[in-house]
Amino acid sequence: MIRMLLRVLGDDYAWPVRRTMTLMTAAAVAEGLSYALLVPVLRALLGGDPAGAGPWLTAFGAAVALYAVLRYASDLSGFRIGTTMLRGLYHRLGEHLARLPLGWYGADRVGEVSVLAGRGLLSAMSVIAHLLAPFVSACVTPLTIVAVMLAFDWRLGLAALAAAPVVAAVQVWTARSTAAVDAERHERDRQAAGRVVEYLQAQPVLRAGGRTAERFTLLDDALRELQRTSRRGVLATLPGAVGLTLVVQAVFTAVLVLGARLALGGSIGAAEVLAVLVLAARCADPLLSLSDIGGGLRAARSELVRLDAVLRTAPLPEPRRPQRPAGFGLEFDSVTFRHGDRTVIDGLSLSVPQGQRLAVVGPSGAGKSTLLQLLARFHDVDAGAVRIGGVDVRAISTETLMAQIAVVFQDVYLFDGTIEENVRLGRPGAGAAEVRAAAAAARLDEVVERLPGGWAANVGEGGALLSGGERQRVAIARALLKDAPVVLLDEVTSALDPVNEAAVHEGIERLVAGRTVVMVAHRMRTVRRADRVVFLDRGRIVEEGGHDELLRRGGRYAAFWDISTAVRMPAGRPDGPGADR
Ligand SMILES: Nc1ncnc2c1ncn2[C@@H]1O[C@H](COP(=O)(O)OP(=O)(O)OP(=O)(O)O)[C@@H](O)[C@H]1O
Repeated sequence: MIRMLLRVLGDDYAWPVRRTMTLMTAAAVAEGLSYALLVPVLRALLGGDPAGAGPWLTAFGAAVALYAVLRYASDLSGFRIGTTMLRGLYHRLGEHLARLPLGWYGADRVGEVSVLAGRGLLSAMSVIAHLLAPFVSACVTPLTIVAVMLAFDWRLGLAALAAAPVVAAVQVWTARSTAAVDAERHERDRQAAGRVVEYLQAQPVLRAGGRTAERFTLLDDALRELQRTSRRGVLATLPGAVGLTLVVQAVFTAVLVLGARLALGGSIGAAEVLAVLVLAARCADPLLSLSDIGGGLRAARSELVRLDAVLRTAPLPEPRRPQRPAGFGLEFDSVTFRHGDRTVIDGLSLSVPQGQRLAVVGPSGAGKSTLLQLLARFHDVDAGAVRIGGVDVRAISTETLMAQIAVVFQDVYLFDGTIEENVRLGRPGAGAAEVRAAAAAARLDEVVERLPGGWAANVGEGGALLSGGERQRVAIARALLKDAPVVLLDEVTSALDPVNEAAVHEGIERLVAGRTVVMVAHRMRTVRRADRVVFLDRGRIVEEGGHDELLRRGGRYAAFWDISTAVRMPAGRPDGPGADR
């Protein structure tokens, strides 16, 4: 656990954590010693030698004072590390997440990372700040007392020591018997949280379809399962807690009986028996608290395992000697890329000379978006190479690579700020006039005029106050402001209203002018402006050439547009988006 904690925390915290643990152990030993010194104090006082108790009382006072100082220092150190560690861990996790391949960020990651960033980090902190000190104290203090009892009378010491392996065995057994329920509870927790989010987000669909009650039943079932698993979790820890209490009580009774027998036999005096019983009672309390602390540590451990797994996910390697691309032509050289067992791009080769536009067309799932992602190095290829300006993208530093590429993907995320702030993300150092010019070129000024508050208006979380087409315009403005030589464009699939359609097209035309462009195209109007078209299916190029040439060929590409046009253009409406053929 400590090893995992140190790995999660990173090297910066290794020394402070070790120092805190040393302080905690020293405090626990001092606590045990202070209890142990009660034996000679009581023996002197009850044995009719009050004067002889003086030095022992002084030693007892010194041990208590030492314990107080060490405990204060270890608590303070634990608390300080806990709080600075929380900040440090946020940074570490943040920096690590920023270096992970963008392809790592699937849909289910958002929930996982947000739970980790909240509950996971707090759990890691609680180990140091709250759980470790009582745990060390519960283990070390009784052992110190037992060591003193051994020195005092080996028979009593051995009787008390007999508890150690049994207590350890009960702890291990409890941990094992609750592990499966703990894992199940985490899974149920995740499912229930997912159902809650789904139920809330899907309200419009559910109400429109009259399915609210049906989905609520699913949510209710998930919550009930969570409740059942939680109850099973509590029941699973119960035998351990009861077992621990029984063991501690049994050993206490054994020490009491043995002490009484030894006193009756005249081996030790009544004062010593009393002192030993005081010590045994002092052992019992921390031992009994072990079941609570153990539960807390187990819960923290499962969060740490998940945090550790994320932190151990390897970022894409950065080149040792980064190269700069010699131009902006693009090349896929026998590229194969897999998602798990599935080959998404299959030995694909193609090139886009600098300044040219390539349109990628194909059925859903053909691998079109993946091609764009490989160019921006969201993932590394499994075989072959992706090159920009003749240089493998793996040999270009992330910073340089990202500076060469502007992306306009379908999912545009807007931050809760003004349009100006959102556009500025394209080039944070840009002046206000440049930002406004990019916004105007993407026809965002029309959107701003509509917003109450104009340029100062917030667009809402995720850009909720803007329509899909308007958000796309913000992405285009960002890309225009970035002014990168390579543009990767994933055209929106959904139909836009005529005003947005025209505005987005105008913006895209401005954006792609004079640059090397790869665009996943869903509208024929976009494809016609490309220099070359590739038709992709199952990660392979099935056809390639000019738009008109491919249509004349009457192959897969022509058939694809025939179907798309028929679907998009309802009867009697010859002006559908695909109708400009
Ligand atoms: N993170 C992922 N894990 C596993 N498989 C994935 C992942 N992302 C994409 N895929 C799979 O890879 C294949 C290619 O996906 P891609 O998004 O490139 O297709 P596409 O041609 O762009 O499709 P669409 O036009 O529907 O967006 C699909 O079958 C998809 O299911």
